[in-house]
Amino acid sequence: MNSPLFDVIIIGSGIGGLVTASQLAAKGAKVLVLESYVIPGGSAGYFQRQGYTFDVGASMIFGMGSQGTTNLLTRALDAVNITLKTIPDDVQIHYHLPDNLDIKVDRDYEKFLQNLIAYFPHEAKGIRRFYDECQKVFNCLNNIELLSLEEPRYLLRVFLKNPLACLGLAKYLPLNVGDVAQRYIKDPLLLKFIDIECYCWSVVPAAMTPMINAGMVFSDRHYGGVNYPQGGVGKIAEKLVTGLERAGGKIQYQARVTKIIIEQGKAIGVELANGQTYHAKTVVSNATRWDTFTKLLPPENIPANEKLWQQRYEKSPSFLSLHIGVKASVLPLGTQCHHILLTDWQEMTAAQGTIFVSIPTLLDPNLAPPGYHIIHAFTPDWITNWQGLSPKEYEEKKEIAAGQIIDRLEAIFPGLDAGLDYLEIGTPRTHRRFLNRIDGTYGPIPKRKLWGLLAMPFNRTAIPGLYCVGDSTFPGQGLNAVAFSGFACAHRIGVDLGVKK
Ligand SMILES: NC(=O)c1ccc[n+]([C@@H]2O[C@H](COP(=O)([O-])OP(=O)(O)OC[C@H]3O[C@@H](n4cnc5c(N)ncnc54)[C@H](O)[C@@H]3O)[C@@H](O)[C@H]2O)c1
Ligand SMILES: CC(C)=CCC/C(C)=C/C=C/C(C)=C/C=C/C(C)=C/C=C/C=C(C)/C=C/C=C(C)/C=C/C=C(\C)CCC=C(C)C
Repeated sequence: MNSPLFDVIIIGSGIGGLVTASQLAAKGAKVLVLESYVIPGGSAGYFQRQGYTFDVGASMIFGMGSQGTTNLLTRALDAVNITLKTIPDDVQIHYHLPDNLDIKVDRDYEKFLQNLIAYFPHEAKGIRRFYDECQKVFNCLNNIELLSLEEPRYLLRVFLKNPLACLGLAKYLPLNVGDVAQRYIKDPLLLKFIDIECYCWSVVPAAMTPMINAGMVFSDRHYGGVNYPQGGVGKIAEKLVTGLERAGGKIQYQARVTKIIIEQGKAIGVELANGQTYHAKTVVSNATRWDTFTKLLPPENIPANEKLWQQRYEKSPSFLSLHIGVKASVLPLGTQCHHILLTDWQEMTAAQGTIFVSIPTLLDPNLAPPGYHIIHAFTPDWITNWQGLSPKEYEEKKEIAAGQIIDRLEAIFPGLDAGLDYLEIGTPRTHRRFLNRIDGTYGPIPKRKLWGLLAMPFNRTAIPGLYCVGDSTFPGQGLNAVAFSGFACAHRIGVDLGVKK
């Protein structure tokens, strides 16, 4: 017998899936979220060991500001009557780069510009013009209601309300950062700095990074700011689940979907690994588009537009992650929360080239035992570097790779090795296993230079009743970006199902 009919089944409880679910539940839809893991959050989840609460992945959180329209995580929580206390971070990133560039991206815009201009006084004008142009993009976004671009009546409404902002956005949609930066900046070293400013969140250099996304990242850090959720990043997902359930939605854990059920060409439900089936009017996949169209649906029936997308975008690398517990004395006074380390520009995009560091306990000390800090150090790496190894070879390779990263970190944290209290090493295989992401990928990146964001797919798919949400959907990676994708997905489904509240 068929199980009860839901309005919407959502496969996966990443932030994209949870925002879709909570938005729809708040509108009165009957929602079921199916999550294969034991807690919600996906890449924005956490794990606890020996008194430490480690963030699995994402740790530099945008979208939790208190004003404007781009604070989408705050808005998603607000929609289900939830608040989450956050701790403001004064500096987004402390860069430690080749050519002795030691630059802090201060929350205060002017202070950041002056930090950068101190290294490039001859480019003072160009620096200001470039970052000011990013602010223009942001101001357009921050002036309109952010919903589904697949909904013509919304587009018309938002256009009539704010034509200049819409035309501004339409102008920037096909542009990449490199095109704009080169208009204003000539110094090759400064252009390399703009490259790493993009690479550290888009995983591609400026030439391939969409201008709309840079407008968000390079401006919101000085507007809403980077704010860390008290209790750890995992609290965002936990709180969204609380709001979802209060609004009447359901979530089931350890529920791995193995198949999207298609009848007469339409998605009508899902089947779990244990054989159980659930039926609904619509199905949303928060798994990556690759996982959705190769594992959850028969690979031989990939719709033509998905094939085209796969020709244009490829999987970015995954990460090698070190979750470290360390004596507090290791961190010099005044250490910032987030760091980027690179010693050779040639290595920026190479596996284990750029190291990202996050020390959340500088903002929320309760995540570690008294007298200790968490250092989460991660660096891009490919799954192919970690396959075909015996268990012993795999463990040895992990130890060697971790040792090399720790040696490199000693440059900014002398005494780190001696001060180690706890170490857990994750590889691309770990990311694949626990996050259910194909090859453990961080998300899609353009295979070649594309027209900004124009080639990114929205939430609808070629299969009626099936939608996608998350970072392989417009506008891409980032918690605030997948939150947008969740708002847009819920909006489009709400209109399609005639959900009114
Ligand atoms: N290290 C990092 O910083 C890092 C790494 C990867 C991703 N990210 C970021 O995380 C965010 C990703 O968010 P998202 O919303 O796209 O999704 P997500 O990948 O975080 O979450 C997807 C969820 O779906 C679940 N899932 C997948 N397949 C399933 C199935 N068949 N059945 C049931 N559950 C299933 C997974 O367990 C996971 O909880 C992005 O912001 C991305 O940039 C960060
Ligand atoms: C009508 C007409 C004429 C027209 C129309 C037009 C329009 C309206 C348009 C619109 C558009 C839109 C809405 C768009 C949107 C967008 C968005 C929202 C975007 C977002 C984005 C975001 C992002 C990108 C973010 C990101 C972030 C990230 C990724 C981060 C990361 C980080 C990392 C990884 C790093 C770490 C570091 C250390 C530790 C150092």
